[in-house]
Amino acid sequence: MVDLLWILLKIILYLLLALVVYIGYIGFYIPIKARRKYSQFKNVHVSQKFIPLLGDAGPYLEDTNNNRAHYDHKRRIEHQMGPDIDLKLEQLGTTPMLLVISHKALKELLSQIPTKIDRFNFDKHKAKRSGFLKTAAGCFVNSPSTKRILERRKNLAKMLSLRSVSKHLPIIIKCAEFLLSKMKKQKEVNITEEITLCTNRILVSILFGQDFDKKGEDSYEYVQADGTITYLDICSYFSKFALEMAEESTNPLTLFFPIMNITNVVNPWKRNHKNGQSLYRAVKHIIANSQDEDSMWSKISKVSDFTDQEILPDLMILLLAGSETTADNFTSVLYYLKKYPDVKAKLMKELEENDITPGCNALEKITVENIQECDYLSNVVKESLRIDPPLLFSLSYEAYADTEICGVPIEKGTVLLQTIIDSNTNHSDWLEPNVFEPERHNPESEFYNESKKKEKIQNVYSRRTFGHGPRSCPGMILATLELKIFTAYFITQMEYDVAEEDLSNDHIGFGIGGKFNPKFKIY
Ligand code: HEM
Repeated sequence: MVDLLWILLKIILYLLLALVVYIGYIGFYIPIKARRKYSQFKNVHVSQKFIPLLGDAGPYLEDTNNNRAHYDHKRRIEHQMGPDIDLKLEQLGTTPMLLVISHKALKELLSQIPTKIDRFNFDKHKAKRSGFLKTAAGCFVNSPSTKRILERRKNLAKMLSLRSVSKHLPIIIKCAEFLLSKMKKQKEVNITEEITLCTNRILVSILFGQDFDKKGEDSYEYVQADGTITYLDICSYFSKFALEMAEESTNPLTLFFPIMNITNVVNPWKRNHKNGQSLYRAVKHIIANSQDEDSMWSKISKVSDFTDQEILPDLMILLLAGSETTADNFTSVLYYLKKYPDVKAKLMKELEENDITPGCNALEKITVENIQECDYLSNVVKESLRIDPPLLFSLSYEAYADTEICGVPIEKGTVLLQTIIDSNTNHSDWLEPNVFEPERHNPESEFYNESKKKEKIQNVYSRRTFGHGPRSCPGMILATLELKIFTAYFITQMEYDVAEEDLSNDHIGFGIGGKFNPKFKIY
């Protein structure tokens, strides 16, 4: 008995020792080695705020604790890097990442896709596959650009072109009407949550069939955090699940012990895994019962030679990638229009000139043609996407061979990301980057000319909200159209108030991973 206890104690001691060695390795050795390596290069920014174990998470946590958007430090001038910086080393979790900062570095990165640099192989490195990417295992997003992966991507991108998505305009308006009638009955509206339900509804209709909930009573089993089971309709299911997966992927244990992503033996990983499987069953049930021949599922499975094991995760990832991103940004649009009444007034005037008047019959009056006529509307949407992008970085890229960017050697296996927020709000390309000013996108405006005079000249690489290159966001056209239609619809069909504490906070932001959960009053 004593022997057995002694053996057990030894095993525990060895395990503890292994844990200490592992933490020392990932929390100290790896980051310090990377920092020493890249500090030699003048054009690589290596943050001075690094803390062993926490990596570069400190400024994000400091912002969150001070009631600012989690990325607010990147917008502040004291954190801006000089014009000579091409790359930035940042570590959030176990892997040091090189952020591609300058236009030159971005161009060099893009020129090497897919020969030397390509999408990180998440399906191979399963432990690094968290959140949505884990749920949609086997989807095209998780793999580098092989011929087959590019064919699958191209096929989907075709269905997300302007011509194709314009046909879905009535779906978008009907879903917006459904949401508005629901919100008007509520005293206080959790706006991002409600819009996410709406963007989910749009995507489920487009992807799997408009008749997905014919009787309005289909519900699916969902395991909640306390272990109890609840039954949710498919849109609520997706919203809740997506939120929990986003939390799971930023959970410090996921970041430091990526093995959690594959074992799924303890909660919340175990529960999320189970709910993920139920989600697939729910979607298969919808597909089996849909008569909608125009759904993306129907079209792809009829005309292409892709297998169901390819199509289903590919559509699943569209749903997961396209709901919260669009909803977060529409929260920004509504927020900024309330904060700047003169912008809203100018927008209302433009909409009225295009026959979209308060209380009008939206299905009749909001058309793709007259939406395209509204330049100021387009600039309002562009500006909210610039100043408050839903994602701070692109998805991960990997160097598949030794290479270099802007003279900096990049070893095979290095993880690279296109930075978004650093570029969208930098002081070299943008005049007053933290001011919400739609006119900065209008080449005929005074603000644009003023920017030009001060040599703040934006170009396509200054705007990175949807990424760049062959693996940039294929949902950009749909998302932008949704945002324009939502804006035109909601501001002409409702009045709303935003809590004063949120309105007066000049450091707010609604991107994914943020803490703000604004409450609106709708009437
Ligand atoms: C405002 C809304 C949206 C924003 C800001 C956004 C932004 C992004 C960004 C930054 C990326 C990473 C690009 C890269 O790694 O280079 C991305 C990828 C992606 N997005 Fe979006 N997105 C939005 C909406 C959507 C929608 C509506 C869909 C689908 C219907 C979608 C589907 C995808 C997919 C599938 C990828 C991965 C592409 C690939 O790996 O080839 N997104 N998005």
